[in-house]
Amino acid sequence: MSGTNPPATGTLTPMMAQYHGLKAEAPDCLLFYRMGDFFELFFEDAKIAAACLDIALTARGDGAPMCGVPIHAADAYLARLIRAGHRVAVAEQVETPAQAKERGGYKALVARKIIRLVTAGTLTEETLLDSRSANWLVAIAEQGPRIGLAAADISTGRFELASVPVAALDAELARLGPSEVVIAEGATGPEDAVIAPRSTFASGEGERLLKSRFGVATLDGFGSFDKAALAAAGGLLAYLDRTAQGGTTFLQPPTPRTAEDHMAIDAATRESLELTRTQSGERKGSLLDAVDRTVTGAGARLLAADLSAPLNDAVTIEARLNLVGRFAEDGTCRDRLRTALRALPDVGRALGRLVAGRGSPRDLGQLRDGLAGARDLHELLDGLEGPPALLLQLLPQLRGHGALVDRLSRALVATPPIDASDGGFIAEGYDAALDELRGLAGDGRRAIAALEARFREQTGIAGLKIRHNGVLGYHIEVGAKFADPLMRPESGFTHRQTLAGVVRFNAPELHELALKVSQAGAHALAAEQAHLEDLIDTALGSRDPIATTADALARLDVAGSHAARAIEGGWCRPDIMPHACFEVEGGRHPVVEAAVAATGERFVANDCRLSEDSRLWLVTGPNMGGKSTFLRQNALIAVLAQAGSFVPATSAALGLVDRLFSRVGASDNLARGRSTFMVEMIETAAILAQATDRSFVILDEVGRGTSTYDGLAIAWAVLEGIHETNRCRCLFATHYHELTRLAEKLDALSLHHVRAKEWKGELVLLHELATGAADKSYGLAVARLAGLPKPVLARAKDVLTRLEKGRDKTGGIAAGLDDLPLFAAATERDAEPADALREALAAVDTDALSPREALELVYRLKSLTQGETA
Ligand SMILES: Nc1ncnc2c1ncn2[C@@H]1O[C@H](COP(=O)(O)OP(=O)(O)OP(=O)(O)O)[C@@H](O)[C@H]1O
Repeated sequence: MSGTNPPATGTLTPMMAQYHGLKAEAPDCLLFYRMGDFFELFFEDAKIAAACLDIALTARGDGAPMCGVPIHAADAYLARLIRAGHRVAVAEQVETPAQAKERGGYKALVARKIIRLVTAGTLTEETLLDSRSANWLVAIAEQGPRIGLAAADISTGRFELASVPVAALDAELARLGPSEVVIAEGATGPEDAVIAPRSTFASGEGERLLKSRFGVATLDGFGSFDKAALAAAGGLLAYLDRTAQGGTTFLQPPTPRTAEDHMAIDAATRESLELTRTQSGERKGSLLDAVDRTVTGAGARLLAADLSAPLNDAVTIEARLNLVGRFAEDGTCRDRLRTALRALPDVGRALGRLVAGRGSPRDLGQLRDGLAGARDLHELLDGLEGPPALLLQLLPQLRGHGALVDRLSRALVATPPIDASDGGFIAEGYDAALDELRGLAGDGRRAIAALEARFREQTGIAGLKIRHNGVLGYHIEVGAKFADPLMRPESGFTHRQTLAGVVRFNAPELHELALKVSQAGAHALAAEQAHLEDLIDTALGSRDPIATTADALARLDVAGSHAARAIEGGWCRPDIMPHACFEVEGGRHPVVEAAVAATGERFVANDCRLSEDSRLWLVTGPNMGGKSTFLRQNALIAVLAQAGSFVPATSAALGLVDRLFSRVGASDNLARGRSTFMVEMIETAAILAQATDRSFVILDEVGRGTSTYDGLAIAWAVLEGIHETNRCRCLFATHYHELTRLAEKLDALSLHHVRAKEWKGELVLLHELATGAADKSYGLAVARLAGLPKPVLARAKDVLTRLEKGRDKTGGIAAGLDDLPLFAAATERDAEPADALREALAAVDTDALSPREALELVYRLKSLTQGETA
């Protein structure tokens, strides 16, 4: 974050006094102070910016460090500062030097004001945003056991309000991947969160701000929001107001988000499955990247949101699948849809810029083209036979902007510029008065050209030219050696400027014509600006329906993308089943399949059949055999299906998954740089506490991060717990062969292995799943494959032979486990004492206890536990 500037000492120049005043308004931001064609930074800010932007650090006359960025390139520099984690306050000149003089005399300082705080979560500029990713700003409010989350992407107006238990906060943040998080002073949140005044995180204030912003007397029409969600909304809206400094920001009415609507995926599972980013933070290599065939930025953003929050409601999933199915069947329609979408501008983001007051004529042009394109798409899709329900719901949302499109089409030139200041964006024929002004300016310019010819003839100077620049306006220019005759008073020319080689003059006739041209030009420009404002106002009048159209286009793009991906990869439509089954035939891992294909190999498809009486698959087999790949591909298939996509398999019948968990044994996770075994156990504990009989769990070598005996014992108990208590669908990969004994005890557990064989002394990994346990572990064969030196391999073989002999004699490390009592009996035995305690506690009326009674209670509880252990 920005450093603090030195306190103002001594007598300050008026400019420095103004600078410090502005800096004090935004002490946590770098201050961009507008001076002419530059934004200047001073003091500590200058040092930070110069280092971050790699630009020269200079000093003012008084020695204060300074650096500057030119206005025309400011966006690029802003982007780099924001990416580096800074926030920037932009102080603009809010009057011209002429106005300042008029106001305060000759020495008056131009007034400046902070017009905006530029922060990572409040960007709208195309150049500062990734067109294929949403840009979330999230405010978090704590209200007792609940956490309120208000999430806004002001570049498109999306706005969600949620309330979740404290424990689900990390999962929600991982789902959104916010660019910026705002919390109240003293509250807990991510390390780099922005701190805002606690008073803004109040539910009453949040409710009031929401009502006034959306002009409603009650929020009931949007859904129901609890105090936590409203408090978060309060914090968010106050922060948006502060960053916009009185300007507007685009928010659509809030949508309530409840955890139950979506498959719960915690942060660790998301990271492990690499849904939208790989563990090293790249998009490439993620599930999203392997699936994404969208052709618009808005489609890519929606797809990322869908994959981050798969649905939990069969009706909506089926609706999405039906649409995908329709486009998958009809290649012509799919191609036409995608070709049409590809040509469309990003309507949602153009609208966001217009609402934020940073819209340009080009953004209006994008609305025109996007909305007209939506209307054409309506025509294309309206005639489809047997349209799916979701299409019927989307179709009307593509229309309804006829008047606006017609008006924009008449008003704007074909490709309007981003910069409005030079005019030229209003089309001819839209406004007769404007055309006339332009005609006058054009006539004037033609008259000036004629005047140039006349002056040449009159003076006999063939090289005489009439030129124009910002300082002198129109003037006559001749080579220095021809200047003398024009210098004479009777020549009719007035000397303006002598430069090396040329001399410049004015003439009354030219002055008169120039005045006409500039007046007509200025009037024309003013007329264009007035039209621009008017057109923007008109467009913003239908901001919500425009946003709805943009969303409908994105939904069509996502459906088209899923259809295209399915055709490309031979994917199938999943059947959503009412019971907790998971039957996948010929399943594949979309990311590994692509990687394997790139090396010229073939990916081996595998089946997975989990059902009520075979819920838990224990997968063994050699290292590199494909166990992890198999586990993950099935988790990804569940995500894809519930997001409304076809899946990489030949057939799939899936019962909805309410919670998805993926955990990988500690040594695979070294990159995370945490105490890995501890993390593994914390995460495993979370699964045992949360997985239900509708959940899907993959556990990859859990337990291997500690000593063999401890690891085996933990893995054993976890498997039993999952089988007996959680009763979820689960795939469990392990190298502990001893665990295969559990198949005899646990009826819903079955054994599977990835096949391998040794051929001519070499290990061949078949990557094919088969029933039963692996016959041996092939660890040494894999080591040989990896190039371990021969003497080491030979020695390892000796050691192994001895170990195996010892095991055969003693019955192995798992000897004795056969006599272990059943899990249920064991947990019952352990549960009893806890129940006695619980009963005693339940009988207590907390409010009625005196301090003495409370102390006695503690003694009683303590004695209860001692009684048990005695
Ligand atoms: N079904 C498959 N078809 C083709 N190649 C595969 C398949 N599954 C895995 N592979 C290849 O094998 C490599 C190792 O796979 P994976 O990591 O799943 O093995 P593993 O059994 O989990 O290994 P370890 O026990 O060492 O963790 C993959 O990177 C991929 O190249």
